[in-house]
Amino acid sequence: MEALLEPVFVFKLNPSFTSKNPYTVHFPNLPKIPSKPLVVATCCAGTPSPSPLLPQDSDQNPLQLSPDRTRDRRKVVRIAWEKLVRWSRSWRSKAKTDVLERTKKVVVLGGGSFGTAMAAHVANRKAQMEVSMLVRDPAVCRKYFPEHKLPENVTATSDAKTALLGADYCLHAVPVQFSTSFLEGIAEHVDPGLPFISLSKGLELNTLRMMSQIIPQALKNPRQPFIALSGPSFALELMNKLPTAMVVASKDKKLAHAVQQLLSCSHLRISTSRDVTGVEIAGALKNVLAIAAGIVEGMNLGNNSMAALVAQGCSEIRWLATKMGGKPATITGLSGTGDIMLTCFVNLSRNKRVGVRLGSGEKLEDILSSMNQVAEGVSTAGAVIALAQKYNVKMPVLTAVARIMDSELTPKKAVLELMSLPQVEEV
Ligand SMILES: NC(=O)C1=CN([C@@H]2O[C@H](COP(=O)(O)OP(=O)(O)OC[C@H]3O[C@@H](n4cnc5c(N)ncnc54)[C@H](O)[C@@H]3O)[C@@H](O)[C@H]2O)C=CC1
Ligand SMILES: O=C(CO)COP(=O)(O)O
Repeated sequence: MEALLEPVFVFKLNPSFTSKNPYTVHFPNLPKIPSKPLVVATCCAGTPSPSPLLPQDSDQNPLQLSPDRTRDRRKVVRIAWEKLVRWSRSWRSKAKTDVLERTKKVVVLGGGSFGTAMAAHVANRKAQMEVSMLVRDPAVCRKYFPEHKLPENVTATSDAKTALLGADYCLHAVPVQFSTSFLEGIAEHVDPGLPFISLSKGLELNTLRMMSQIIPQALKNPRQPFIALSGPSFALELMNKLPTAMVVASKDKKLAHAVQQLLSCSHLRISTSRDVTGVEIAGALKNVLAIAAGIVEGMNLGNNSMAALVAQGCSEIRWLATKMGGKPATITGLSGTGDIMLTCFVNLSRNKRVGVRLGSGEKLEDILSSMNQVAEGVSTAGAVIALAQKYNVKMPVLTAVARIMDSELTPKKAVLELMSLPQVEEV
C-alpha cells in the first residue's frame, strides 16, 4: 500500500540548469519552467531508484522525506485504509442471506465450459441446493474440466422437464446462435416466473437481437424475469476459485440484488447495474474486438498497434452502446473495459485465439473446424455492423473484423485501410 504512494519519476526542472549540466532536460515547448519539483507519476512497487535526471544530492532529493514527514504520510494512509475497512465491515454486517437460504434449486442450460463452471460455483454456495444441468449429453459436461471434481449436488440430465421442475433460478449458458431453437424446444416446461440469468455474450446474426430479447421471445413470455451476468470471467479461473468480479444487470433492481446475493462469495464480487443494454452490448462486442486484437498479435504488429486498436475498439463499442441507450459508465466498467482487457490481452480467450490464427495466415474455416468450443465474436461480427448501420455509427475496426470474417478482406489489407482512415478529433 505504501509503495503505491511513493513518487517514482520526478523531474526537477530548475532554471539554473545549463546544457553543461549532465542532468539538464530541455523542453523547448514548455511555456514556463516550474520552480518546484514536478511529480509526473506516482505508482510503483518497491523502493524508488534515484532518477538520472536529478542531482544525486540527498538534500535536494524530494524522495527522501524527513522522519516526521514519513510518519505523517504513513498516518494519512493508515487512516484512509481504516476508514475503508470500517465502511466495508458496516456494509457486510447489513448483508442479507435470505436469497441463499430460500434457494433450493438452480437449473443450468448448456453444459459447456462456462455453464459447467457456473454450475459448480453456485453448487458450492450451498451443499443442500440442487443444481441441475440440462445438457444434450450428460457425460459431456464432465469433459470440460477433467482435473476438477464437480460438487456432489450437481447433476446432469437431458430431460428438460426434470431439469426445470421446481427451479428457483435459471442460468442460461447456451451459445447465442443456438439459444432461440433450444429455448423454443423447452418453453413448455419453463415457469413464467423463473428468473433467467443470461451468461451468453453475443448478438443473434440475422435478427440482431440481444439475449434480453431472445429469451422472452423464444419463451413467448415478454415478462420472463431477465438478468444479464457479464464481466471478465474465464471459466477456468472461476473453476479454480481465483478472485473475480462481475456485474449483474436487470431492470428489476430487487432481482439484481437477489442474484448478487445468490452468486457472490469470498472469491466472486458481483456489482449490480440497471443498464441491461450497456452490459449486453459491451459483452457481445468485446468478443469481436478480441478477434481484432488476436489478428494484431498474429501479425506481430507490436504493442503500440495493440494499444491503439483496443482504445479505438473501446470507443466504437461506447459509440454504439450509448446510441442504443447504454451508459458510458457501463462501457468503462467490468462488462466493458474489464472484459475487453481480459479477452484482448489474454490468450485464454477463444475469440482472441481465432484472431491470432487469422493473423498468422490460417483460413477461418480451418480454424473453426479445428475448434470444439464457441467463439461468439465470429457470428456477432456480422450482426454488429448491421446494428451500427441501423444506429448510424461508424465502427472501422469492428467493420474490418466483419469483412475478414466474410473473407472479403485480408488482415494485411485491413491494416492498410485502417491506417489510411482520416485522422480526426477524438470523441
Ligand atoms: N467460457 C468462458 O470463459 C465464458 C463464456 N461465456 C459465454 O457463455 C456462453 C457459452 O460459452 P461456453 O460454455 O464457454 O461454450 P462452450 O463452447 O464451452 O460450450 C457450448 C455448449 O453449448 C452446447 N450447444 C451447442 N449447440 C447447442 C445447441 N444447438 N443446443 C443446445 N446446446 C448447444 C454445447 O454442447 C456445449 O455444451 C457463450 O455465449 C460465451 O460467450 C461467458 C463468460 C465466460
Ligand atoms: O467472455 C469471456 C471471459 O469474460 C470468455 O471469452 P472467450 O469466449 O473469448 O474465451
